[in-house]
Amino acid sequence: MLLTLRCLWPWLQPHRVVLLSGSLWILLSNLLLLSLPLLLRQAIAAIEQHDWNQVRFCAALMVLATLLGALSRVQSRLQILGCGRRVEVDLRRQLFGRLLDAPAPFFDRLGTGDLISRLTNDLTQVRMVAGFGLVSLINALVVYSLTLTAMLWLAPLLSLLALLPFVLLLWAVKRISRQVLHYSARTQEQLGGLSDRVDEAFNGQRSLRSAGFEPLVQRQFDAANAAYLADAEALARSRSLLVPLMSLVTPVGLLLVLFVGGRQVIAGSLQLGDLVAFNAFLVQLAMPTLMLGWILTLFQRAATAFERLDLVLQLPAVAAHPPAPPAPVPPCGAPAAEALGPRSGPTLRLQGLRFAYESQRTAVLGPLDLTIASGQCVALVGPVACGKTSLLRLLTGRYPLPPGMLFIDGRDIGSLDLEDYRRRLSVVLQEGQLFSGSLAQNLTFAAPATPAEQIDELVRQVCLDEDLARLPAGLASRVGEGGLTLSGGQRQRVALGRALLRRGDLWLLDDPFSHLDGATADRLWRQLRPQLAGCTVVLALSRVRLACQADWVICLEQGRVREQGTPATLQHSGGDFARRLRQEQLAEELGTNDASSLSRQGGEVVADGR
Ligand SMILES: Nc1ncnc2c1ncn2[C@@H]1O[C@H](COP(=O)(O)OP(=O)(O)OP(=O)(O)O)[C@@H](O)[C@H]1O
Repeated sequence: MLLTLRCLWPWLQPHRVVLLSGSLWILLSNLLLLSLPLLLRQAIAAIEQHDWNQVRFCAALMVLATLLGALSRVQSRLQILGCGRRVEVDLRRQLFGRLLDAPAPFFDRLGTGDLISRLTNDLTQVRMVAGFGLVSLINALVVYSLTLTAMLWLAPLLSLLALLPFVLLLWAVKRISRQVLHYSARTQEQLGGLSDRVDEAFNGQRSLRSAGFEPLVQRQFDAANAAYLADAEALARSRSLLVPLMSLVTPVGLLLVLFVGGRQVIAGSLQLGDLVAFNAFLVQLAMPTLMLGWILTLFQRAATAFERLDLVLQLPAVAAHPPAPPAPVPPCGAPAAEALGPRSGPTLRLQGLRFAYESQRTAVLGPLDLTIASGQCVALVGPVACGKTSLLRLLTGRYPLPPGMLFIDGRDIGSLDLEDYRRRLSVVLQEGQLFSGSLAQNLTFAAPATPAEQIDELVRQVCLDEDLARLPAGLASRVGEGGLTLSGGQRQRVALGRALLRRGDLWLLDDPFSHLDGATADRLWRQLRPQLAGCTVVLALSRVRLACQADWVICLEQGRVREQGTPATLQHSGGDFARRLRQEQLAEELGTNDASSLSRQGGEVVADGR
């Protein structure tokens, strides 16, 4: 419990005034409720003295105290539960911010579903503890301290007797709570794993269905679900012991009090009114004691939740940068590239660069020694998995690198303000990831104020004009989650248009034409090139023909440079680039889209099975 409070305190601190005021209302409501047994005691004494007026007076005061107590209880709940909600909002904001800025290896380690589970299930646990949990805890503390003081003042010996079952209870609770903590952690982990599976299945549902993998995925999901159920049942068993145990304590105490106190009243050493008041105090302890079991499990689950959230909260804090200014919008009608003046992309220098993913032992890149000059357009080509994407990822600065390996304009990438650096980037990924919203919103993501004429121009530049005419609502068409309703090629072109409006001067393009037919890819690249004048461009390509329009070509193999040069030199060098180019040309002549279906025999390129 202390651990949870320690984790919670930094989040509660900004709301401490509301919290204090809520606690004062709790104190007031309990003081009013505490007056009830004392008034009852007075009323019984008045009955014994046949003083009916005094009885009526006490009854009226009891009604008043109950009403005021209820009102102050409502007030305390409103304030502290509101505080819980505010803590939840603050935490969610921080978590989201840290995730947005998290380095890429973090996402390699954790699945999306697991992260979503942390931001939903675990956050809910924290909200529960910061709201209801805190109200109940403060209430229990206040009730215990006030009521016990009153009981000790009224009848010290009886109090000790009545408290005897509580000592046994504490011992039992300690044992049970260890189990609760253990199973809480396991169920929360399992829930994260289940969310991961759901996320994967939904994201990949089209491939799953077309490959007929549903039964297999269902079986895997059932197994994970069954494991979760087993732990959840074990958790429920442990928790179910707590409440009955708590509910036994007060009746046992009452029995002891009745047995010993009753004899004292008969012997004349205790007033009847004192015994009745004492019992009323003991009854007042029943509810907080019952709640104590629930509070304990709540705090334990929150401790696990905090541990899971900490993984995200421990990520480096996002620097308090001013919000990025929206991309400048050229005057209407002016071609985007010229209207805003020339751009000068950075010079990139790779010096003995080596890189391995955390999950792999061997390096996927390096050693690489390369210089890409400012304003140069460099094509990266090579067989699948040769490291093209990995190199582009490193250039985005998302993967931390040891110093001395990658320099941007002569400065080590580690010493740059990454926020500033990323503002220079226009990145297009292989799959052209889009955001939910309309096509126009996706195109103008970086510059929402772009005028309509400018958007139309952009649509032409990325060869989307014909597609647009076929879409039901044109630019206003919704693209669905991640661009679900668009084809792969359409997604790639929207992503390119979005990058154009961002106006970065370092372009990192990961095979952005892979889903396009040869003619469209050629036309698009021809139209794009002038727009990128002055920018440094690194373009990974699976279709090598497009590399002929680059300034420089780098052929990678297993993470190293196999050959490099101008396209013209490489075309005539008889090396890997020339061979790939010939394969591709032959595939086109034969009407095959896939150049990999062609193999090399004795220096000649032949088509498989032809
Ligand atoms: N996030 C990752 N975690 C671990 N290994 C990875 C990760 N991404 C890529 N790899 C590995 O790095 C190697 C290079 O992959 P990369 O995606 O850079 O190749 P590529 O040349 O872009 O391939 P393709 O042409 O198929 O897109 C591969 O062996 C791949 O398994």
